[in-house]
Amino acid sequence: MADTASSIELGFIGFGNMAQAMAQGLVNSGALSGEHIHACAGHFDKLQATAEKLGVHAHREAAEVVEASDFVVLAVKPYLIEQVVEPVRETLAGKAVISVAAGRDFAFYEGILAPNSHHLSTIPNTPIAVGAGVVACEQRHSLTDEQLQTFENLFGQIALIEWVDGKLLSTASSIAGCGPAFAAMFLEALGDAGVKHGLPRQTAYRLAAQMMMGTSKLYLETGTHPGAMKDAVCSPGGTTIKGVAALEKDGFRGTVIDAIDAIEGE
Ligand SMILES: NC(=O)c1ccc[n+]([C@@H]2O[C@H](COP(=O)([O-])OP(=O)(O)OC[C@H]3O[C@@H](n4cnc5c(N)ncnc54)[C@H](O)[C@@H]3O)[C@@H](O)[C@H]2O)c1
Ligand code: PRO
Repeated sequence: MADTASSIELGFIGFGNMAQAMAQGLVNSGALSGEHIHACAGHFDKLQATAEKLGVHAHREAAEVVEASDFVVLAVKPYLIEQVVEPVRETLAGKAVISVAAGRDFAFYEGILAPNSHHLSTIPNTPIAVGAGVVACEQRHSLTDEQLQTFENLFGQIALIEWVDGKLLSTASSIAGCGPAFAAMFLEALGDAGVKHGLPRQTAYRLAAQMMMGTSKLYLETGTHPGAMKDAVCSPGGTTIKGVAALEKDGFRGTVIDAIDAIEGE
């Protein structure tokens, strides 16, 4: 565990799917104990139940979270960001503000936070809950060197941290942030196919999930081109190339690219 990270107080304004995934990843990996995590949300009773499970502090007001924290993650829906920032704008000024909101970049926060605030726009994804996340970060930020190091030490324990130009943060979000939904659909589809051919559903899901994880690990650890990884599985005249041909005929790659275009508004 990193010394700098273990001594910080981390706050979440909004404690829904994304914030809970981040807190779960930190607590379960031992990167940060729940006693150093503070949260508020729209519904206090619901928050209390979730917070209790993770051992994090539940607060009624965003101001209490900001007061208790060195780092404050803004984890409400993008359209609520201005509304939650406005009452705590001045107290946020001395803290490191981490945005996880889609479509909210450095320039946006320069417009709503107090002058000389320290902030960073990111897009995490839900696999961070099990220590296998991505946090895409905008290269332009105003964290101090110490805050940046603490941020990387802390979240680097449960996610791959990738820095991208602000213009590309939304594309990074489409791929890594939205991607778990697409990957889960592929997993579900392979499960359905397995069931169609007689495999028990849970067996089919486990086979497909381990295959997807292993393929990703193979890429990340060897850097082998995805095309070469595909070729290595396709024996001449074998079974895999028949599946590849069917996917190509049905426009698999084009469909995937269309999905990202749809998010990017092309
Ligand atoms: N879900 C994802 O996979 C994902 C991935 C990347 C980024 N994000 C971003 O994370 C943010 C949250 O998304 P989510 O999926 O967790 O949404 P969610 O609906 O699950 O959670 C939103 C949270 O905000 C709380 N909230 C609402 N009004 C509030 C207020 N006035 N003050 C304090 N809290 C309030 C809600 O009670 C809830 O806890 C969004 O900005 C989204 O763009 C989500
Ligand atoms: N989930 C959020 C959304 O669907 C943003 C990235 C992933 O808006």
